[in-house]
Amino acid sequence: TVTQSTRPQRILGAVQQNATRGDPRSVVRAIDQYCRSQEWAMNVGDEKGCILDSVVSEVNPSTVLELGTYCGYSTVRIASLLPPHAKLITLEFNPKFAVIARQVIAWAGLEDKIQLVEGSSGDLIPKLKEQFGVKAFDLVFLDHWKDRYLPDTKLIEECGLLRKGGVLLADNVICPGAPEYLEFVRSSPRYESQYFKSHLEYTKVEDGLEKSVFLG
Ligand SMILES: Nc1ncnc2c1ncn2[C@@H]1O[C@H](Cn2cc(CNC(=O)c3cc([N+](=O)[O-])cc(O)c3O)nn2)[C@@H](O)[C@H]1O
Ligand SMILES: [Mg+2]
Repeated sequence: TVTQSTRPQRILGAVQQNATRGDPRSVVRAIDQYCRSQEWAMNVGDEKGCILDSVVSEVNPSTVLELGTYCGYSTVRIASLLPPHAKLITLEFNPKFAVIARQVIAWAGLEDKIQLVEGSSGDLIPKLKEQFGVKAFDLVFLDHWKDRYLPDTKLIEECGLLRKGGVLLADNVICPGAPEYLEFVRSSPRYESQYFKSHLEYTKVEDGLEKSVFLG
């Protein structure tokens, strides 16, 4: 029997073949080159990735939460920009993706900065304080199921996990879209929101990131 590889496995293969161990930016470059030339995958990608980089650099976060790890592309991209003692917690629902993401993170040499937790965001967010000693997040990157953006944002608020001045950065607010989330952060007096127009990863389709500063 010929075992069929999965797309995440092929992405990991591209990293192991083309990226330098311990060089996070070469891991990011290898995934982008593979997904642009061989097969599309739902990484935030190089174009939106530059916007992500600029927001991460501006916030200069000590603690980051990512919702939806997938293959670890944005996990590695964000962690490569963090100051020495900063930590990134990333939540991944699908164990098959988690296995791949752990190997991508290891190849980048970022295991010390990143904690990948398996499970659904709805279950895990209420446990982050007690289980991982998190006080509050400086930055949250939302890139998981689009209909979970709003409920998980409310959960993060209820659990007191977002500090005053903390930033929510949401992928795909146009494509596939997160209309309820967008309406909420743009109309709520507790957020100052800004839209960064871009394109869906590796395509010419419009998409963008929404940056929302929590005013407390
Ligand atoms: N509540 C959740 N808790 C933890 N992990 C989750 C949850 N929802 C999805 N995930 C995980 O995110 C990973 C990636 N993922 C992201 C999405 C939602 N994102 C998209 O569907 C998407 C879709 C497109 N697209 O269709 O063009 C483009 C993008 O950039 C996207 O992020 N679904 N799975 C998957 O491994 C999944 O298990
Ligand atoms: Mg996305």
